Amino acid sequence: MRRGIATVCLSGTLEDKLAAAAAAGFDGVEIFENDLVVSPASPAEVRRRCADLGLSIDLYQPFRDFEAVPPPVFEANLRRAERKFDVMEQLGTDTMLVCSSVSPDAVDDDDLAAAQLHELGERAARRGMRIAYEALAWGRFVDTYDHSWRIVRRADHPAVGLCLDSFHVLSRGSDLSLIRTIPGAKIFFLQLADAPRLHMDVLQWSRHHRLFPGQGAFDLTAFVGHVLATGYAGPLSLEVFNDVFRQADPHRAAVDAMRSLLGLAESLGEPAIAAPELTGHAFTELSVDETTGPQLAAALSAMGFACTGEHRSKPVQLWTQGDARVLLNATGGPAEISALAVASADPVRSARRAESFHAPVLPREHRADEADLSAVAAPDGTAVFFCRDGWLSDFTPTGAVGVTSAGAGLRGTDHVSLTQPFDNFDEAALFYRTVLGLQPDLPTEFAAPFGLIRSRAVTNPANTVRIALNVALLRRGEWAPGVPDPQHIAFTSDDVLASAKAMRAAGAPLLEIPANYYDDLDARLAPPPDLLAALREYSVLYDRDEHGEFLHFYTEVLGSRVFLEVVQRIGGYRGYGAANAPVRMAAHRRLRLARRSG
Ligand SMILES: O=C(O)c1ccc(O)c(O)c1
Ligand SMILES: [Mg+2]
Repeated sequence: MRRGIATVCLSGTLEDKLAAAAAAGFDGVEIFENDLVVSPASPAEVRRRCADLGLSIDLYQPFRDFEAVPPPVFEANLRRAERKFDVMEQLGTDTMLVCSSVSPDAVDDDDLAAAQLHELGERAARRGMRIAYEALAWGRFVDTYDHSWRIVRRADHPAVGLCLDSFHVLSRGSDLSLIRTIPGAKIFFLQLADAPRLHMDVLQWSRHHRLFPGQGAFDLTAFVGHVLATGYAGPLSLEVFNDVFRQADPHRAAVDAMRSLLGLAESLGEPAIAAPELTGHAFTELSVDETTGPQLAAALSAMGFACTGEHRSKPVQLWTQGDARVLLNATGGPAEISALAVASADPVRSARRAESFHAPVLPREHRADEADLSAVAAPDGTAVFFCRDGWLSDFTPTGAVGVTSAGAGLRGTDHVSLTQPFDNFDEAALFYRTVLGLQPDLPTEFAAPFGLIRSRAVTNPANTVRIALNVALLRRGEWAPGVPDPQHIAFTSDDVLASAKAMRAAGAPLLEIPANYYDDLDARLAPPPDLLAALREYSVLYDRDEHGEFLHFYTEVLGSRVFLEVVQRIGGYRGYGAANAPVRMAAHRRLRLARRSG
């Protein structure tokens, strides 16, 4: 399958966009008229540039408001089309996208639309070109793919066919089965975009919120499956209008785009290096310095962890409690999550898969006698390690007993939560989905004290690997960051109240939750009175969903951005306590201000 991308997906000049598309391995591009019009390069130069980069120009677009108009407008439209054919000739491209009219000049007359498209097809054919007619979901009279297909059939011209765009089809909830009745040769072009499920004006939805396949809620696999079943053999071409991608580094966005098509191809049954099973969080590494190192060590200690190992060649300590493992890496940093490690059934294959999905492979630094851990960089820079048990032998035991210690009842790692850079949120979800083979949940949003936060978790089928991704919905200004880009590790306990009690007694820096929260909790969820009293006493938060209950508590922020959480899932509770996150954020903020003025 050839892979294409519309220049509108990427930021920058036409030159930037073409270079980025080529570097990411695309075969072809759709040239957007706006990108050409603002370019100093002539169409012939653009053609040469594309040829040099190994890119074909698969489509020129958009040609608007053509069909079903009165004769004088029709004449003007034909003239306008001829001038665009001139441009296409120089570009060396043969397919022009005509999108269904939104013009006040247009009339509701399929016969007229078909007759005028027939004439346009005649003009195109004379120049060795063809017309791909696309129903915009907000077209004035033609707004569904089946309607556009009726008109193309009626136009009955070999140079007039369809452009199917997944956004327009799926946003309208059209019946997909009809696609299979269209001869593949009459589908001249296929455009792909995903999108989140939003209940809003479809034009706004399309122009601002499209996503690359696998990032949103549409079933692109089913859609493309229908199209390929027709015998369509043209490119799979991304056409994504997205406010964030339009401002992002085009090279990065193009890689994200390519990753989306690789994931789609795999879901359609193309061979790929299958994702090995992930069995859990092996460890999470915090980079610390001489101030934050002792602070973290003290907190972990009071939380029942023991320093059970020292790395043989690096200034890295292993802290354990049950299967909860934290590395403190003293090579720098104000305390932040520098790496997360997942246990893989086949770490070598995990790394090969990651590389095949264009994940940046990190250089390996290890001595001959140390475990060879493969790692890739996630979009936010966090290193993701794939490992099995071998890595533990890189640590010299300290003699302290962490694995069997009573500690404070922690058993393992429930999730790692990472705040994403504004530009990389959707990229990150797709990264974890494709590179690690995790399944993204639906995004959720909550109102935090300093703005809305969007949150999305990615998990493995057994729910033993959970990574929560968060982002502020707008760029943060000077005022907003209560805790700048907070990150946390959540550990599991079978008895959160007992853990909280033990940790408090040991002097762990736990976060105090205000009384108002418990009054509101009583009103909302009415936990049994003795439970409510215990939650209140130990500043433990509570949530419930249709599957079960969730009890959890937090530490203060340690260093500038990291804190720790302890959670207990009762029954099949699926969430992360999003309803309680604003309470935690406000409490962290209060402490920060108190410390500053104190
Ligand atoms: O938003 C638009 O106008 C527009 C233009 C061309 C397309 O192919 C499309 O899907 C949308
Ligand atoms: Mg389109």
